[in-house]
Order: sequence, then C-alpha cells, then structure tokens
Amino acid sequence: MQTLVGTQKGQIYHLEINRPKSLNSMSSQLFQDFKAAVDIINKADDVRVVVLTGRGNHFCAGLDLKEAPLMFQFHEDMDQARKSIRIYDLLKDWQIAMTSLSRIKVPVIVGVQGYCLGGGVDLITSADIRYCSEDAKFSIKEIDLAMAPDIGTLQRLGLQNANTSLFRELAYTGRIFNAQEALKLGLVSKIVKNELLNEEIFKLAQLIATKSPIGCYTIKSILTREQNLDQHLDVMARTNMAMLFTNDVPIAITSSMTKTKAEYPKL
Ligand SMILES: CC/C=C\C=C\CC(=O)SCCNC(=O)CCNC(=O)[C@H](O)C(C)(C)COP(=O)(O)OP(=O)(O)OC[C@H]1O[C@@H](n2cnc3c(N)ncnc32)[C@H](O)[C@@H]1OP(=O)(O)O
Repeated sequence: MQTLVGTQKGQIYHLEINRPKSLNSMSSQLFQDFKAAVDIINKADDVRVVVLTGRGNHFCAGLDLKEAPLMFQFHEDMDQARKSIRIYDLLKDWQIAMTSLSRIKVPVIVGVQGYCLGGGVDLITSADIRYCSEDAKFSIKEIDLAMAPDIGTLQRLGLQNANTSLFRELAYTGRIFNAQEALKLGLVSKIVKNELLNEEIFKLAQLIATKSPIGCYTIKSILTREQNLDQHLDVMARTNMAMLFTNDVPIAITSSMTKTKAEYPKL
C-alpha cells in the first residue's frame, strides 16, 4: 500500500499521508515517498500549490514506534563509531526529506486534524501555511522518546521562538497543546471547524493558484532562504548520532508503547 498518495486536481497537487491504521505514523518508507513526490511536483510546471493532509481522524502520530527499534539493530561486530555513522546517515536522509518539502517551488498548505505529534510537528514546520481543525492536538513529543527533535522542529520553529517560555515548556515537557496554543505559537495561522478543514485549505489553495506563479515563486524563494538552516540541521544530526545511543531511548519507547511511566537513570 502506498504510504503517500499524490493526486493532481487541476493546478493543485494533493499529497495525502496514507497510513491511517497507525495514525499516519512516519515509517522510513514514508520519508522516501516524500522525496519521490517532491521530485514529481518540482518537475510539473502546471502545479501552482501543494496541499498536504493525513487520511483518517489524525494527521500524524510521529515516528513509527513499531519500526523505530530496527534503527538500532546493528551487526554484533559493529563498533560505536560505525553505528553512529549509520544513524547520522539516516538522520541526514530524513532531514533531507523534510527540507525537500520546504523547498518545493510552489506554496505548500497543510491541514492538521486530530493528533500531530513529534515528527508530525517537524513535518508541518516544512510547509508554508498551516491550518488546523478545532480538535487538533499537538505535541513536541520527542522528549517522551528521550531525545531532542532532530528533523526540523527546533530549527524551523524553535530558533525563532528560542527564548519564549511557551516553546521551551512544550519542548521540555512534551505536553499536548491545543489549536489555540498552536495559533499563539505561530504554528498554525487559522483554526477551522473540523468538518470544514478540507474545504478551507482547498479554498485557500484555489485562491493562491489564481496568483502569479512567478510572484509566488519569488516570495517563497526569498522566505525560504532559511539562513544557516543546513548547518543547524547538521549540528543536530551530529549531536544525535551520539545521543540516540543512550539507554534512555529504549526505556522511553517501551514506556510509550506500553503506556507506563518511564524511570531514567541519573545524569
Ligand atoms: C529518529 C529521529 C526522527 C524522528 C523522530 C521523531 C520522534 C517522534 O515522532 S516522537 C512521537 C512518537 N509518537 C508517539 O509517541 C505517539 C504514540 N502513540 C500514542 O501515544 C497513541 O497512539 C495516541 C496517538 C495518543 C492515540 O491513542 P489511541 O487513540 O488510544 O490510539 P491507539 O490505539 O494507541 O493507536 C491506534 C493504532 O495506531 C498505532 N500507533 C499509534 N501511534 C503510533 C506510532 N507512533 N507508531 C506506530 N504505530 C502507532 C497503535 O499501535 C494502534 O495500532 P494497533 O495495531 O491497534 O496496535
């Protein structure tokens, strides 16, 4: 089954995450499918706007936690440096998938309903415009996996909000926050009634599609210069190539999947 479905409707290209049984969690295949979709979109000269949604009741429950332990399965003879290089390569690959989304030539609009957790927040920060429904629930949830967000949230949302109490509180606690707080944070620009979300984002897409493609291209290329972003993301990947080898990660994943409290060793 395709993890990401792409359909062109006139000048609008609709990307839909298609893993509703696992609440659209992010498998390694999904990252590859994002990169492939971006290639198709960037080659199509008749696409004016991209709309990204998630099938089912939830936009995205973050990293696929059933697949995640496979990331850490290495040949028994492999030393720590070699394992770290494998993890660095994987993180860079996933960062590139997110960055490729932010560098789609035309504006990208996301509609978020239900849960948008962890990697889901990294994902939406790569879009130009984000609307959500009243029932949306967000979390910068990586801390509950004993890790720092490493594929975009800290760089695309955190650096601009680095000294705000709200962003730091959300990053340190992983607390679920609602649509109103997401609006306050600038994570979304509009909250709409659940049943109107799709209608509203496609209406916005139709409006933008009537504007000059050159004008839109120029605005996007200036706004998406993302100064020093690549360096920031690289520092993050280089940090987590070591930090992901903590014992805290397996403790956290088990606690998350079994819905029990994690007990961590002292620093
Ligand atoms: C390495 C660096 C790159 C990226 C790192 C990203 C980090 C993150 O993304 S951190 C966030 C990780 N995600 C989570 O911690 C969420 C885990 N899920 C939940 O807590 C709950 O499912 C819920 C979202 C609160 C919803 O709860 P509920 O309504 O009770 O539904 P469930 O029965 O729990 O779930 C239904 C179904 O979906 C499967 N599922 C949910 N989330 C995930 C997931 N993240 N990965 C894989 N599968 C998931 C869940 O297991 C259920 O499937 P079953 O087949 O019925 O087991």
